[in-house]
Amino acid sequence: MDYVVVALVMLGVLVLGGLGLVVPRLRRRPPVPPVTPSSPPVVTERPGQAPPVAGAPTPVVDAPPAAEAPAVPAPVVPAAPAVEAPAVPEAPAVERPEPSAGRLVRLRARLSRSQNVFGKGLLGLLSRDHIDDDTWEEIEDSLIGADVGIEATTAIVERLRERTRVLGTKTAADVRALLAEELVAALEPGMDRTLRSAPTGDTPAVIMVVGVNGAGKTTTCGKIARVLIADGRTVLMGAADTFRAAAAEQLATWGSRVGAEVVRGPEGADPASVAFDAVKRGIETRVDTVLVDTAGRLQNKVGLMDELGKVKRVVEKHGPVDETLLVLDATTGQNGLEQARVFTEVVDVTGVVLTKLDGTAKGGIVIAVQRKLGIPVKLVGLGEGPDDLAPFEPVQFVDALLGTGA
Ligand SMILES: Nc1nc2c(ncn2[C@@H]2O[C@H](COP(=O)(O)OP(=O)(O)OP(=O)(O)O)[C@@H](O)[C@H]2O)c(=O)[nH]1
Repeated sequence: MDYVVVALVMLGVLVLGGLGLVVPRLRRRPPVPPVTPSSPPVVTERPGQAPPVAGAPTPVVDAPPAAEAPAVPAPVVPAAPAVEAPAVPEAPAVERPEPSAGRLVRLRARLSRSQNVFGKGLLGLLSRDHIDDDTWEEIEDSLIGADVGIEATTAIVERLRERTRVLGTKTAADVRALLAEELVAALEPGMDRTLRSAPTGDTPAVIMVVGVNGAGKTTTCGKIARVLIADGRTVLMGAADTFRAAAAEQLATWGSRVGAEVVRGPEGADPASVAFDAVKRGIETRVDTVLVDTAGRLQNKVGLMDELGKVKRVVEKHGPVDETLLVLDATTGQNGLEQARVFTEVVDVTGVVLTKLDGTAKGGIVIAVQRKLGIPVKLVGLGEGPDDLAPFEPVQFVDALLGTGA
């Protein structure tokens, strides 16, 4: 029993002695610095992340990973000197494209090369005092040389011969009027050239742009967006040319200049899926018109032509495509007609955009295209500038070709 008492006393002494040692230590611990709400955040760097640059805009602060409380209290980071936020560059102002009305008249001088054939050449020949068979042949050659096409040329010359005979004596003004009438008639002024760009209810109109490589599709898409915006429509563009990386970039630039959204996919993405997403987005954002740019393709590449048909079918899951525009390079002349024919078989082309008319003396291709395809030319490209695209209008076009009139 005595032993038990002695053991208990010793245990008590030991416990009290231990406490005496621990308590002073606890008291010696430095106080934890208070965390004030104004403390700057701790910026953690990700591996490979560049350290913040002094004076650079405030970096995005990564949330520190949820870790165990550090054994050592976090060091107090000295408050960063107040750095003036650098001036944010102003967003580029959205341009106001010029209205489409009157563009053909404004751009008439761009047809100068064709004007040499039609205006100076043909009018000169027809104004001769006496038009013999040789002169008629020269007239025919000029028209064929200007890509009017043999059929149309024969028809135009026959009518001109007939009418000049009936007219007898003729002034330069009479000759000009006759030629103008025949050219306008050959351009089939009764064709419907309106661009179907108006939404149906809440569904935007869908315009697909197709054609061979380098014809000017992407440029034309951008220019059409400007025409539509100038005329009061809202527009979204789909960059379904996923072959050429620069095409999506190009379209994005066109879009940003006029505040039009551009839907694009990764390089090499399925063009049909990008086109589908673009129309879906257009429906969600309730724009008036969705323009779909497609990759250039050669008409003799069966796989690529099939793909174009697929793009159209997939887009049509949202509703019908309102307009399929074939972009043709006017400088390719009669070759372009064969390309055009194949495209019409695959995608039911509803209108033609004839680009680069400023770079050719063969403005007569407009007549040949319409006659051969039975499809109206709706727009013409007359330069590389953003507003160098004009709605096609036969009377104004002929006036411009002949280099006279308004
Ligand atoms: N002079 C002139 N150049 C034009 C006209 N339209 C387009 N271009 C030029 O033609 C070139 C080709 O245009 P793009 O729009 O890139 O052609 P694309 O059909 O999209 O080309 P791919 O995607 O390779 O098939 C560019 O340099 C354009 O500026 C026009 O009406 N006149």
